[in-house]
Amino acid sequence: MKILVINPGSTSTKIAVYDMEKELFSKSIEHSKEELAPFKKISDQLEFRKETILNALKEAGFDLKEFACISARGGNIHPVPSGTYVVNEKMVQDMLSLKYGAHPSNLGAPIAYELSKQYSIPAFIVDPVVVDEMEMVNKITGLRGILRQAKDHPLNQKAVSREVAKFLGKKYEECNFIVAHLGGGISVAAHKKGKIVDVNNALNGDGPFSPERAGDLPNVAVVEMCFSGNYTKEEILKMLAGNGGFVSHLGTNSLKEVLLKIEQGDEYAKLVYDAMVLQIAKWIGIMAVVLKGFVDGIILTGGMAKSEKLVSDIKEYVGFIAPVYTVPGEFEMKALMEGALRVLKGEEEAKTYE
Ligand SMILES: Nc1ncnc2c1ncn2[C@@H]1O[C@H](COP(=O)(O)OP(=O)(O)O)[C@@H](O)[C@H]1O
Ligand SMILES: CCCC(=O)OP(=O)(O)O
Repeated sequence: MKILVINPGSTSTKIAVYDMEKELFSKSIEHSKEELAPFKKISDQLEFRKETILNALKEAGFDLKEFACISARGGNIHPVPSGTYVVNEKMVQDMLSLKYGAHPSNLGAPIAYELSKQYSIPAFIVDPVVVDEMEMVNKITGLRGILRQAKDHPLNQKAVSREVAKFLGKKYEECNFIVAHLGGGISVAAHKKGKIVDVNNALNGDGPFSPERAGDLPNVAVVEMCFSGNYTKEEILKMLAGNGGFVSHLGTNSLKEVLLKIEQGDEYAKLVYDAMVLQIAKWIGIMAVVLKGFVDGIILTGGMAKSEKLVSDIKEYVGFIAPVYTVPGEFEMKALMEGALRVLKGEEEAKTYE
């Protein structure tokens, strides 16, 4: 039983094929800032991402008729509990409308839906970016009517937590972890006994700046910028997510390129990199407080955790809190396969998005 897994991220499109649990194929195609620049809105990337996936499958010799189902990374819909969801029309409309937020993961379900109709196979999403397990006390801000919101990498956050729990000989539900997912976006979360009780909004809220997100900003300065008359709302939103972080300072979304600049003696690149490291570490500190210091481990994961330098620089700040475990890259593809397989095997009932 073959499962096609697709995962459009901010700096890459990842594709994998499984035969039950066995991985037959996987490919990650990185997208440069220049390649994505012509697309004004995330939804404009639909055909480009779909073609990227279809070409990769064709090159690898797969025929879409072979697949029993498609499992896609789920993007911005309204907040939902953790689980596997059947892709339906309402979900696709909400993702493409961008009304709950704009991120390439919004394209996973629409692409899967098109292919599922064409080939008469089911399509699922698993633990979309809006999974909400946050405790209310962590959502309250200093302004009535504005709540903090979970928008992060729950799929990988939970998958790597399960792996580290297994390594420690425990169940995920018995552990307290701080997980920092270091990708195109960065999420830092407190996992308390199997629930993400606090996490930054990695897309357009708070948190460290990332390769392409602005993260925490002084709010009056942002208000001044909004009312300066120099920018449209779309331009400002793009500055916060897409053209923020490394892209704003250094014109690239690639940590690899930033590290190269530093090696070549670029002092400004070093300053920006050092600032990102410190912001990640500060957020790990915040989550240690949320867990009242009861932390079984700090887990560093995501594409940027492949950099030994980044991992060791973060460790220098946070090593005193708890043991640091590194899970470079992500388990998102495996988690997407597992979520779909649980449903196909009848071990779990797929939820319906209303
Ligand atoms: N081996 C590596 N060393 C340093 N940085 C890396 C490495 N591999 C990927 N990265 C960086 O990780 C970031 C992308 O992470 P990833 O988790 O793949 O992103 P996303 O899924 O959000 O598109 C990019 O900035 C990329 O340069
Ligand atoms: C929508 C938040 C998740 C996120 O930031 O994912 P990427 O790192 O893939 O951009």
